[in-house]
Amino acid sequence: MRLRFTKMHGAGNDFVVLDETRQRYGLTPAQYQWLADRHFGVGADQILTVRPAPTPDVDFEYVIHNADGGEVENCGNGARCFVRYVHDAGLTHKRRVRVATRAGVLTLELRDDGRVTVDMGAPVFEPAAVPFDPAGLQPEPLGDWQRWPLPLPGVAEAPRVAVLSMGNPHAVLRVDDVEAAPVAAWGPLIERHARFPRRVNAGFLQVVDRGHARLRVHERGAGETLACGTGACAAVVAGIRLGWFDEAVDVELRGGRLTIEWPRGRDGLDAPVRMTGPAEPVFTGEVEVPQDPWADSR
Ligand SMILES: N[C@H](CCC[C@H](N)C(=O)O)C(=O)O
Repeated sequence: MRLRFTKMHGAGNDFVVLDETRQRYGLTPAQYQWLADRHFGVGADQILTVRPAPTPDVDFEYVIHNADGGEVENCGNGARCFVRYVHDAGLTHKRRVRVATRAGVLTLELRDDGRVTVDMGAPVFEPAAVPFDPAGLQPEPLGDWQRWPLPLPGVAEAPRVAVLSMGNPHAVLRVDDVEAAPVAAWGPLIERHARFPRRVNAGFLQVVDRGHARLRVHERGAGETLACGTGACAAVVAGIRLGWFDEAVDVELRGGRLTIEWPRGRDGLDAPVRMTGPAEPVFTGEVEVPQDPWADSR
């Protein structure tokens, strides 16, 4: 099937954007995986799909697939690219757009300075809702929250993780230096840990001061990316609750900087998280997607 796409990135987290506002392509997980493949396909961390609004209270549906072909609930960097795309493609003239995702409704706003602010909704802390199974683990209280020891095979001292959802699941651990953090070794072990039945995104957080952080994320279904928007939100929310941050934090990731705000002091734990950052188109193209992409490799 021949289809047009737009390549974009948000702080180095890169995407293939598909426009299904006029027709559905009906792609299979294998075809999403092929599109994301950096050798056999176009190459991306996630595939973002624009669809017409499913209900009158939103402007579009926003669908996300990871590089492994699996559909997921949310993607923060992708949300910023989504509104840049629909605006540049003339699909809307609005600068503030509401989109329906599997995790709920996001409000995306194009700013005059070219960056995008997203209302990411409120974090979710109930372990079962993440989903996370804490059975038999003893939580370590910290600040007005807690961390969980997460035993990893071959790792003597279990890292302690903060567990929460931004619509998608996150486990955040604090490290002294992100550049020296065991992201390659521990990221996959955490991502596929038995305690996370739907797997999890693993964030490695360095606290620089109460308004600055550095972060690397091993993403579920994509591996380490240059930036993770929901991961930055999860890390800042965790850090605020654990007593490390004030309510606005600049997060340095390998691919760029995001600003995350969570006014929990004013609005409590249900306060929405606001994320601001870049959204850049790179190129548009056409590609012939094989019907059965991996037939020759079986
Ligand atoms: N890997 C994530 C989806 C993409 C999130 C990330 N790219 C972002 O910017 O939030 C998951 O499986 O939940």
